[in-house]
Amino acid sequence: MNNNSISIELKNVTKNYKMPKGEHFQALKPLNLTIKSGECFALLGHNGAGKTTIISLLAGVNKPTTGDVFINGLSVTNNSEKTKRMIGVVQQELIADSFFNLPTMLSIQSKLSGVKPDKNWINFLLEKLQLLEHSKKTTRELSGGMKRRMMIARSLVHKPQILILDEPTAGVDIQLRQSMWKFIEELHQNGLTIILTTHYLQEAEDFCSRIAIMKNGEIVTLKENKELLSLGGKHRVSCLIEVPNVKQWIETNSKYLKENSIIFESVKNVSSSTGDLKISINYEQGEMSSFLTSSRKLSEISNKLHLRISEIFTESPGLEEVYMKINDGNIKI
Ligand SMILES: Nc1ncnc2c1ncn2[C@@H]1O[C@H](COP(=O)(O)OP(=O)(O)OP(=O)(O)O)[C@@H](O)[C@H]1O
Repeated sequence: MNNNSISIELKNVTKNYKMPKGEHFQALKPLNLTIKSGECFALLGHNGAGKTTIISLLAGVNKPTTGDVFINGLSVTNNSEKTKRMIGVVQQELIADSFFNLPTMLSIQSKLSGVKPDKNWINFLLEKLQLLEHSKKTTRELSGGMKRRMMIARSLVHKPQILILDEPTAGVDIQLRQSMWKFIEELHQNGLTIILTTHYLQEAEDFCSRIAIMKNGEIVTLKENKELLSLGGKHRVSCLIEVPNVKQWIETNSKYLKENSIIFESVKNVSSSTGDLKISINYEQGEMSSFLTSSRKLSEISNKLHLRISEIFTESPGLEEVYMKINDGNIKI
């Protein structure tokens, strides 16, 4: 697999949906996007941001209103049969429309995708997705989490070069979610290009090298994973403190805390034994001396203010924090 070749390209794409009274709703504003072969790319955004609309254009299910989508250089509009074979899509909605058992359903799906069924590959998929023991069940007899895994097997049965995962782990328990990701990661290591939409931001943070955030039909941020995370701010050493009246305490001490570069916030939903005020100091990640200096300062200040520290810990800004800040307009991009 050539890692520099372009796998997916959206050129000046817009998408309008026709509404019942004849008016149009613009679900995608003019959009340009390229995704390279072998990339694992995350498409994030609030409900209704336009993620599934993009996927439906890539899959050739919908046509763009303007512009065009290219898969491995082929226009989806003009070559939808060919481009469909290059893509596997795990849709958001659970589909279980078959009375056939899993291997039979996968063989049929293979033929529908224009590929001769490969029994070894089908067995391999069932084994990797922990479905082998459920082989005799029809898709209707599967649980929600099993159906989700069955849909992954179905999307891969024709050995596509691109896998599109539209919220693939919704309803899957933590243990199976981890083994599912282990398998997807294995496929990715073997060159599969992956596009992921998910509301579990940790998955995007852990697996994707580039992340796009959508808002109202537009990509508002598109960055390398690390670069995006760095927007969240510095690493912090923090402690939780028990104070009887947080609001009043902050009012009394905020001047002193600000002068000493202490970040402070009231913490909700913690039990009274762990306190309800959090104070933190930034430190440079990877620099032990900076961490020690900040920790020492935090202890000194809590001694000075006669505070009883109940817990001390480090915090690093995760994707969830960055995402919330971008959405709330607290990070300017
Ligand atoms: N067939 C349709 N007809 C009319 N409007 C549609 C249609 N499909 C989607 N929309 C609208 O387009 C916008 C984008 O929807 P889309 O499904 O792409 O969002 P999404 O980012 O995938 O959301 P979610 O996270 O909820 O899945 C929404 O306002 C939605 O109501």
